Amino acid sequence: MTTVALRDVSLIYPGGTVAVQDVNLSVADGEFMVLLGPSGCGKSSILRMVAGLQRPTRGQVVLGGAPADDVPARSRGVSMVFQDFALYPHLTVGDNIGFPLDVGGCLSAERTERITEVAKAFGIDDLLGRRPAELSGGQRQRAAMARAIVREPRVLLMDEPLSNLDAVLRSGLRGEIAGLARSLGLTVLYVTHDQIEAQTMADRIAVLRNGVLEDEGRPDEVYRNPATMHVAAFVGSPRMSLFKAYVQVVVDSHVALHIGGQTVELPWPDMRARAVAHYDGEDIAVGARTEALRPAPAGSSGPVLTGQVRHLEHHGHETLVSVDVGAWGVEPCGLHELRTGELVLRVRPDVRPAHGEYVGVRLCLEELHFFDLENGRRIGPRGRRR
Ligand SMILES: Nc1ncnc2c1ncn2[C@@H]1O[C@H](COP(=O)(O)OP(=O)(O)OP(=O)(O)O)[C@@H](O)[C@H]1O
Repeated sequence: MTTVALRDVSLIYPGGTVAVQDVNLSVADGEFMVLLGPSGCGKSSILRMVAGLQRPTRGQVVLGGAPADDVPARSRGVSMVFQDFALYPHLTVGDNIGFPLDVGGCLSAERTERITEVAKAFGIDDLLGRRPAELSGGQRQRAAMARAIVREPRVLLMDEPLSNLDAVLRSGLRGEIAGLARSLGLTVLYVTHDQIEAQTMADRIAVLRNGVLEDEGRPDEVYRNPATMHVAAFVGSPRMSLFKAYVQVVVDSHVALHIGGQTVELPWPDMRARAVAHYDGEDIAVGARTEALRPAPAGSSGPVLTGQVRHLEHHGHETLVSVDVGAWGVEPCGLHELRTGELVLRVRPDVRPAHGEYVGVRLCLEELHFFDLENGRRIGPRGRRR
């Protein structure tokens, strides 16, 4: 096992597409790092550079503390698992798993022992005589992973390995892969656009957008304290509600946030009020996750917004209620499917507000997020690393 680092790495493809831009990233020995971001943000390009399949245009990939520029792909000790499994259809599962050992000239007894050992770890030791066409999707992916680790790679790279599987299988395999990687002490770089995979599997997440590393940290840190509004909108389900607020400083008293036709006051002693005050007379983006919102009688005093119920989503154990508070929604570019301008309130399943009904939503001020509308960056103290 080893460490992986990217130092000021950029990749510009012939034709001029900037796929990766000045990325600095370190993966510790035995760490499970997830690269998360929307399609086309440069995740696979990073994996290809670490694997040695692509040279960075600028910067350096460092493996185990040594620059890897001149180390060919086959000598890097890096294995890769793809979303389409990439098993050889004419070989049995056993021969597929053993293939990297054959290439490495492994002795026959050792080969058999090693194949059985990894197949057992993945629970497919009874399938070694079958061909890939005779396996389910989950079994194929297990076989592909067994093949990837049979030669005990220093680094395991996984490129959306679960995206071709159905939801039930995906959620089962998430825990299995992460657990196995940890028990084997593997250093892993795992690519996905699925934030639930990232949240549930990663030791640390690196969030990319347009080739730029926007945020990096433990899953709970990135969730609670996102560096930009793009990260805020991308991480978390249901998505953070983002809406515009006009800032007005009332000296020595509070900072007023005018949201649609309503006003919420940030008391002056609040450190974040001071940071938001720099935007006096301008619009900012306010972000609220469901946990920052509570139902309240419409028109209650305090930080309460009143709005109309637009949509109900029943999840069995809870209901998500979208409430239109008359504010402009903010849509971070690249997230076109984002629903905007509505707060998402979590209520008990037996609470059933009617469509069009006016309801009150109490805001927990400490849990609101504030972002600069121009550069998307968080406003106020971050309260964590960097
Ligand atoms: N061989 C190539 N030649 C030119 N441009 C490329 C090439 N491969 C990728 N790109 C471009 O580089 C950018 C990053 O692509 P990359 O595949 O790394 O993104 P990704 O985040 O892995 O996307 P996805 O999740 O869709 O696989 C995209 O704009 C893509 O179109």
